[in-house]
Amino acid sequence: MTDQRDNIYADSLAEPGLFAFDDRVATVFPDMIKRSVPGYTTVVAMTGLIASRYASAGSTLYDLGCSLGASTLSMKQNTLPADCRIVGVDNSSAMLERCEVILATDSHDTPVELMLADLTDVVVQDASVVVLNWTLQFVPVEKREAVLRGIYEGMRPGGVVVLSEKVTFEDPHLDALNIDLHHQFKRANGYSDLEIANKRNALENVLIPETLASHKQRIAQAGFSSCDVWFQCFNFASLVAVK
Ligand SMILES: C[S@@+](CC[C@H](N)C(=O)[O-])C[C@H]1O[C@@H](n2cnc3c(N)ncnc32)[C@H](O)[C@@H]1O
Ligand SMILES: O=C(O)C(=O)C[C@]1(C(=O)O)C=C[C@@H](O)C=C1
Repeated sequence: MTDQRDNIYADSLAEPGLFAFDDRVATVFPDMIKRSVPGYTTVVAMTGLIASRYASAGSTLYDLGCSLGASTLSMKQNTLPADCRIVGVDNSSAMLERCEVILATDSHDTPVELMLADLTDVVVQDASVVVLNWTLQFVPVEKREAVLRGIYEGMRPGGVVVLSEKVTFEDPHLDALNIDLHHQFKRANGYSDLEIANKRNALENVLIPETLASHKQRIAQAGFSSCDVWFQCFNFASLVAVK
């Protein structure tokens, strides 16, 4: 099936800060995210690979901010030890309704439970893998430390967190360069300058990126023993952290 093309920002002037994961966005999401996030397909595929390395028998794998279940499916379709289950969490009902339909078409055995919830309210329990793929960036900055601490508390020793985020750079030249390269990537994927500007406006104060140094510091403070970047393309990076 071909993805429905994202032209949400093609002709309307977006109001600042009004981006939401509503029905309109959920409908075009696979096309939107692939054309907007450099490395999306690679990071999703490697999430399954990393999960299969760290998952332990009888444990739970969490996909926090699962949207349409791309990372959930990637984990489910990799080899996992006996008696694992996956919990996908999202606070958008538009996303979760579609996610359920997509997951129903997959025949791999690992059971998946979907939860319509704010991830800041979710108690992580007996986890070997916790994935936050482009989700923490939408959680208010002041709540992010408690989220990471809660995840740490609910994980088995030796478990892994995969954290993918849009990031900023301390060096103003590098920050401007990476924002520019990201916009060039979007242009190359068929977005117009108006669409790029409109989406940027809509994401203002909704998606709040931080530096890699801030993420690493928060992860270390939460107690994780090892953490580093395993993938980066322009201002999109993915980290692994091990308990
Ligand atoms: C960019 S999408 C994630 C993409 C997805 N992880 C993937 O791999 O395709 C961000 C998702 O996080 C969800 N989200 C944002 N804030 C959330 C929160 N506080 N609690 C739960 N889900 C949240 C949104 O509804 C959206 O579906
Ligand atoms: O389009 C952008 O500029 C983005 O920052 C990409 C991004 C993301 O990182 O989550 C923003 C919102 C949509 O969910 C899809 C992609």
